[in-house]
Amino acid sequence: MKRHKVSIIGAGAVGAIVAQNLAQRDAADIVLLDVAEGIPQGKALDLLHASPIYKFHGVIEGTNDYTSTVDSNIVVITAGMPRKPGMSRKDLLSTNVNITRNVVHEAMKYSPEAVIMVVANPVDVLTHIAYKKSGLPRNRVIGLSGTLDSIRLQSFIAQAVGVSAEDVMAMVIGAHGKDNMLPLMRLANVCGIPVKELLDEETLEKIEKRTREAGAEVVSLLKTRSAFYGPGAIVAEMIEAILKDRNKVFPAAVFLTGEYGIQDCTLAVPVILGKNGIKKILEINLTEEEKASLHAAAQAVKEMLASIEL
Ligand SMILES: NC(=O)C1=CN([C@@H]2O[C@H](COP(=O)(O)OP(=O)(O)OC[C@H]3O[C@@H](n4cnc5c(N)ncnc54)[C@H](O)[C@@H]3O)[C@@H](O)[C@H]2O)C=CC1
Ligand SMILES: O=C([O-])CC(=O)C(=O)O
Repeated sequence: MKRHKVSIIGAGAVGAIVAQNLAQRDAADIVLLDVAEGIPQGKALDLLHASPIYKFHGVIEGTNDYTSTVDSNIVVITAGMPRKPGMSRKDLLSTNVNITRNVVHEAMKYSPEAVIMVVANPVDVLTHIAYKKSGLPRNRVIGLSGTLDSIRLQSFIAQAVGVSAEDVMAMVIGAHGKDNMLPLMRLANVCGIPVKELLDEETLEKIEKRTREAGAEVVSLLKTRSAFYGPGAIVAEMIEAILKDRNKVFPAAVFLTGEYGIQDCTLAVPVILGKNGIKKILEINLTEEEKASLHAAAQAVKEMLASIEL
């Protein structure tokens, strides 16, 4: 059977961890591409050496040349500047918009049918740009928004209750940013048991706050850069859901055309991921307060979009 191929554009911290997670799952052949000479080649070679341990049976290539990415099933965009303490994700906008435009243009030349997964920040805006620039149908352009926030929320709940994180279901939708994400605490549960039956209000509020600030908490500890283990793990999980047609539910950034009453904007809502990317957008019932938060998130994304040329 022909193996799948995933190209990761941006062989920095997140790109390398995505590659490592894919190799450990033997999920696909991997191309690591970067503008920096030697970095993708060196990381690909180092990762190749782990093949006997990871039981990886495919090809790993490091390159500076897009021809190597030809016929990729998935193109992951991890190219872009990460933030440092004191910066917001929005501060990355002008630099990363140009990088995303260029990456999409190059990648589409060689893999016009790929699914694009955008990771670089501000991710909701860059996913919107990748959608517009690529000309792909919206189900093939997916942003890592909400998903990382969700696994952070799940981990914090698991710690507080004292259960396996695998048993926690919790979702964050909206935009990927402290003030514009919407942790759906009302629906969070441990094997079907509502978290409100397991944790008191004050603990839940602390968990919600920590989830909103989790990215910044990592940045403040690392000092020179942002998170990479959590992002790398969840990107690989989403990729595997697509390649193996798993029909798994994730929140992910997608261009909305009226769902949740939102038009012409990209932000995270629950979707089913499988063959060809997003198979379905799930429209769940939200409370009036949640709807207002989601619309405020859309407004914030639209304001960022208005500040750049599309
Ligand atoms: N959506 C999310 O939840 C998350 C998003 N991020 C974002 O992902 C991006 C990458 O983060 P890191 O890997 O930590 O950064 P990094 O600085 O370690 O790596 C970025 C890489 O992109 C490369 N690059 C820059 N311009 C390029 C271009 N035009 N073509 C190809 N490669 C190019 C750089 O040479 C560098 O190796 C950042 O924007 C960060 O904010 C990071 C974590 C989570
Ligand atoms: O915090 C950042 O800048 C990187 C990111 O999006 C995250 O870790 O959530």
